[in-house]
Amino acid sequence: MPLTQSIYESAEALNTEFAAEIAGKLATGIAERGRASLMVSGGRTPLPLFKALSHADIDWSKVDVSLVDERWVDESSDASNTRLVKDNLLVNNAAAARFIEMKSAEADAADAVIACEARLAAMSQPFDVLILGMGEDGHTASLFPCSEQLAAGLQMDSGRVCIATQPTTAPHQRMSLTLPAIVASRNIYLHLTGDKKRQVLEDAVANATATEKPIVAVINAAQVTLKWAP
Ligand SMILES: O=C(O)[C@H](O)[C@@H](O)[C@H](O)[C@H](O)COP(=O)(O)O
Repeated sequence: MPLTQSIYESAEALNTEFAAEIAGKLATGIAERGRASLMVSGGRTPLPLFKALSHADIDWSKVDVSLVDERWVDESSDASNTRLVKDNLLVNNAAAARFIEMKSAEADAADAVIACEARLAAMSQPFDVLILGMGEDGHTASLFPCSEQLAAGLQMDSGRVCIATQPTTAPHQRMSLTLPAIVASRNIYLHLTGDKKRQVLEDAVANATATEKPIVAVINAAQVTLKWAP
């Protein structure tokens, strides 16, 4: 599928306009279905977007928020995406949103997949807005090229929404949405900043397979909008 590209002169312009676009999609979901669902990624890139989005003037009480992926660590950990979202997005107006936990008490994420899928099933699906990041290895969500679980995570007929993955090039076991769950979303965004990641993406789209660069699997299977700034 062709990648729709929105290129901005600055990260500030990107985050301001992107937050407004997300708010509009969520308001549409609320108007059409009574509630809207927002799935966000962790990492550093989304932080200024979360701040801008937290001020959006929509009925956040009718928005369910959860994660595209989660490191399998306690919320008290600096590596917790749950903590990142609660501290940076679910504040200001967005504090009224309902957060659906991806993390649970099981020591092994593999033992928590079914219960995680059941929690996410309470959200409006297909997800109204899903925001992906990308690592320089081409991973997205926690679908890592290095992990043994990649093939299962990319299997379009798996019937699975979540999968536990164990990357070898990044810390922590993770819970991740699967490729079928990601590409079923109504509005899929890839949020990147910097020249290096744009080069990684262009090289991946031009030369890599889906297993070499999992972001290619998403772009091949769905309409994705790239939001990029220097
Ligand atoms: O849990 C995570 O780490 C993310 O979901 C992951 O997929 C992230 O989007 C990329 O690693 C990019 O992270 P940065 O934005 O920090 O570069």
